[in-house]
Amino acid sequence: MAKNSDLQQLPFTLEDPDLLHNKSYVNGKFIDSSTGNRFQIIDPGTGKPWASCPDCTAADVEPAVQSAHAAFRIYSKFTPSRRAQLLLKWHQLIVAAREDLARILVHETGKTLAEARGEIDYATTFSWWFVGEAERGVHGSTVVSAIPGRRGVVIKQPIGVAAALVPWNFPIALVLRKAAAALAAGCTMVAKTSPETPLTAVCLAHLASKAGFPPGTLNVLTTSLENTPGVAEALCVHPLVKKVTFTGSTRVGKIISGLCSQNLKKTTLELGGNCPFIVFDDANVEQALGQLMALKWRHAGQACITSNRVFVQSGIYDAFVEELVKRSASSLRLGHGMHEETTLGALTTPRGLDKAEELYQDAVAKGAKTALGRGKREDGDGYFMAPTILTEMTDDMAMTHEEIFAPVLGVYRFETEEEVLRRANDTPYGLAGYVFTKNVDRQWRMFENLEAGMIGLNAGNSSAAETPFGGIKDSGHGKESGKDVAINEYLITKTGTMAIENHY
Ligand SMILES: O=CCCC(=O)O
Repeated sequence: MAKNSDLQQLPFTLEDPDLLHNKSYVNGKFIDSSTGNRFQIIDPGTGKPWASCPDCTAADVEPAVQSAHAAFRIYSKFTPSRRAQLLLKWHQLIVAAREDLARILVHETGKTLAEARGEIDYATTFSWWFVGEAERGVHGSTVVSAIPGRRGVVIKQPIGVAAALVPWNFPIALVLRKAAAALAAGCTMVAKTSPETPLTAVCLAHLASKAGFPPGTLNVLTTSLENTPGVAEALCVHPLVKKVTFTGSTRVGKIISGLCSQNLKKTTLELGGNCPFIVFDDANVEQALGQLMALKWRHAGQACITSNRVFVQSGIYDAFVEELVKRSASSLRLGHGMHEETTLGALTTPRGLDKAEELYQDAVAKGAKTALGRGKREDGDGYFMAPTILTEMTDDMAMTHEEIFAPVLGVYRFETEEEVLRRANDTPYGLAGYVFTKNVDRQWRMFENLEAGMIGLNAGNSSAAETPFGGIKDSGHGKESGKDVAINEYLITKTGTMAIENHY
């Protein structure tokens, strides 16, 4: 199906213009929505539309799920080795399209070109990882029974059609983290994209077809903010969908969980975070600062594992804040992601800006001091906020309890290990936490007692394809990467019991 004309005057160039299609993708074909309606894609760096996509509704879910179901009958029978080869080919095509994908990504998310390239490099660690998992993560086991003459045989089988509800902050990495795991397991998938970032997901599905996956193995439904709840609900309650994976807010995660529970559907939920970043007096301050700069300012603070609360022990508090402000002021240059000198891009949505402004005002009203920035949307085009650092933060402020998701950073003072552990855990969330100390005993104590699914010990980033990614408490359940665990989310376990006649 021909592209719609809005791709004829792109604000950037592509090495391979065939990569980008402003359609949904079902059963190996580019499609429009059943209503014919479309919605606009806004460049967060200008605040202006630059493309549009089909606005799918709940009515478009049925053909997409049927196509994934038909593909499942074929694809689930492929040998693990054949699945691994297809995944490898897909991985190679994505790597080859890196530069084009990065440019599209900048215009969907507002992140910088360097960050967009970094996201693709990160994303392809998942496609690479699941090439290996396709062959080695699906094995079962045999068991010697307690009953004489009996043996148990445990096999793993793909669960069926999976639905992925994906966020806008890392739309390539998180589609790939979910889809590569599902495809490695032998499942097929229908992905519903975020309204802000549909195009990169369609590129990935198109490349999957080019790699040789059967039509219907990976389908992508694009939809507007308005129609998102309807499409998501139709996927969650569809009887042929056996598994739902969602990344997004805790509020929506609980709705998804409720819908899926109606049919006892298996879920993986990667939800919000309120991650503490704790720096003790005995830390290597240089190391802590470097890691904090990379973690907090990554994609303008719009990552679920970013540090939401920075706790610094009182002995180094003033010096730490001074250096943090100095480095942030000198190294962060706000601007459109495509400009070479930009190191801090736009926020992806105006909703994010509004919320950040509210959180900033609440903190200042309750006594926080502004050490950098002004916690306010910048004048002019695009969704920009200059990096903002607040000090003398206290636990009664809204920023202490809510996910910030913006380039606003609050620094809290603490005195003792016991105190900071209590305050760090005083949140319903449990996604990640970070601890900086040279005391190995303290590292262990903090590792074991911090209530979160991922802990950085003198390290500020805990996401890697080879280790399990996921939270506890209100940050959700299930794991999205790592050995055996992530692929298991898309497998069922079946037990066979054999009685051996004339056993001796
Ligand atoms: O925002 C959530 C995902 C971030 C990551 O994978 O590092």
